[in-house]
Amino acid sequence: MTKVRTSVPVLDLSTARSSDGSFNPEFIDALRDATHNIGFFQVVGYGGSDNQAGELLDTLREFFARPVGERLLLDNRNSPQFRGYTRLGKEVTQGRADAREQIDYGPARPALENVPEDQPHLKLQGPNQWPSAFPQLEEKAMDWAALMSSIGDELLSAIAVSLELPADYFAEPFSGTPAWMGKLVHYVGTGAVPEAGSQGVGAHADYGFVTLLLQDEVGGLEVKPYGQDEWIDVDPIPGALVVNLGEMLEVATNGYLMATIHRVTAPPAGVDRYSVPFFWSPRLDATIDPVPLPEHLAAQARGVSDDPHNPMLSNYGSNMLKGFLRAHPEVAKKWYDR
Ligand SMILES: O=C(O)CCC(=O)C(=O)O
Ligand SMILES: [Fe+2]
Repeated sequence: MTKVRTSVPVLDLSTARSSDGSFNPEFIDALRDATHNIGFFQVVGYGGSDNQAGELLDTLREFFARPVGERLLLDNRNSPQFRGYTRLGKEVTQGRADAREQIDYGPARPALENVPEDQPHLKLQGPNQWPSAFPQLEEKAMDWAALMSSIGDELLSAIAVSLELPADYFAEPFSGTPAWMGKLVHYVGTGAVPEAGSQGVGAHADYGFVTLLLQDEVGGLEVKPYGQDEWIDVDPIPGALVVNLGEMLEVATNGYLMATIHRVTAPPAGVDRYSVPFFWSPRLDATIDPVPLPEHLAAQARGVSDDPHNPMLSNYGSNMLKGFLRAHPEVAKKWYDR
């Protein structure tokens, strides 16, 4: 049993590589400790333009302060891709409403015309819904997604190296049309969604590869590493990214890497919280094969929890669709007959 963790490590991405372009062993060791033992860490030194993170959060504050009627024009029930606006309290986690409203978005591509019945996840490709009255939202959110894609790619390369694999080991499933996903989230204070209680978002694991989350200064994100009963607070660091791993990486490494459970406690009454999770994800049709771990790491793999309520699927698109269907019952019923 490893020791109880009480905080999430902070890694400086600007120190990841040495001047010859290769990854620094110290960085790789710190990354391996974080990904294997906690499944969460924070990243600073990741680049981007001056105050890009701060400006994005300001844009969210401004957008969610505008009349709700503008947001309802973007209702995600009109989108087979689950894109657009989810009303307050309408997303469900662990069977309970979450105290948040949000915009979901992804790469803007034309919807596929003929989706085979046995591959409904291909319906997840399609357009976004953006407010025409507030165009800076699309602009800032898409710029952010471009930055996060490059950081996700860099982190996956480092993760591959930490598993003693070639840096480009995970590149193929991401080539062409990676199906990343972004969210622009507004949490409301406890009591604003009575049925949510103090649940900002209920305990869950993310279903993709790598999540890169920007949170504001309010706090409330908590994580529970494997084998530990104590929850850890992820203390806000201005501008830092909170990084965690998703189920695809846990499955592919037989539990050497962890898709760690996390949740958000709603802010105190009257306080708002804003966050921007970004899920760096492969093509919808990508199937992820077991990763050939070196023996000494394979010996530390913990296996994959076989939860009948949460079957883990090796096809990325199917796993993503599973998550969406569970979180958005009204969209599921309308477009997927579930
Ligand atoms: O808003 C946060 O801090 C975390 C959100 C989250 O875990 C998610 O949307 O998957
Ligand atoms: Fe999450």
